[in-house]
Amino acid sequence: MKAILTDIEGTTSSIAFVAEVLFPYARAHLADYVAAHPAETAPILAEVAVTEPGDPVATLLRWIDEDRKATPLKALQGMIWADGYASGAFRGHIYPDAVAGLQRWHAAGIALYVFSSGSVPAQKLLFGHSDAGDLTPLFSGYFDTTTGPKREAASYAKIAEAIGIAPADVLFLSDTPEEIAAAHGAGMAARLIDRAGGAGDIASFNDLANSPIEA
Ligand SMILES: CSCCC(=O)C(=O)COP(=O)(O)O
Ligand SMILES: [Mg+2]
Repeated sequence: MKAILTDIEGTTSSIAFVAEVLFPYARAHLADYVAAHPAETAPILAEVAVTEPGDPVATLLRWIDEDRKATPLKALQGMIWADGYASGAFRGHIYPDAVAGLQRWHAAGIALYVFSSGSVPAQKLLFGHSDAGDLTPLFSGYFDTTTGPKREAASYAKIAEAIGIAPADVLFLSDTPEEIAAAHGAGMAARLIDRAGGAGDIASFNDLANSPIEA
């Protein structure tokens, strides 16, 4: 493998951190943030209004409750979370085995990339203000849904092309079977992670330690 492409929520980081810390923070501050940053948020609100007529702020709040992976919502959440990280309201949760695995692969010369529904700025914030400190030097690049939906093979083909590495030399890690199937569809290797130890290929990044994947 020349590169590892990783999902965030449910893979490097807990679902509970996203659902119980990040989403409530965005929900609580969304209306005030929009009011305080009209120029910055106007294009996002306009995009939301095209998708669903009505009050875009109300739509965005409902999308948070529905865990919609909508690109404009993810862009706005990233802007709001910047304040939370800056004030120390929270730090990005990363599983210790994910930190160790990322550090080990980086040291071994394997290029590391992120593909998450969270916006690229939100990804950089999470890894830059993580429990384990600033992990951004480990990563060679970041991708979000502006590249394409995570459940479509074409998105993974685009990422492989963008990083200049053949899909067969890229290993994708995710907790979502549909994303694993899409990565396979583009010719990538992929492993389903189930941190509850259920039906996944692996339960933590440690399970890849002695795998031929690292050869
Ligand atoms: C980039 S941190 C925020 C996580 C988030 O909003 C999200 O939707 C995560 O989805 P993922 O594709 O990483 O499972
Ligand atoms: Mg995920």
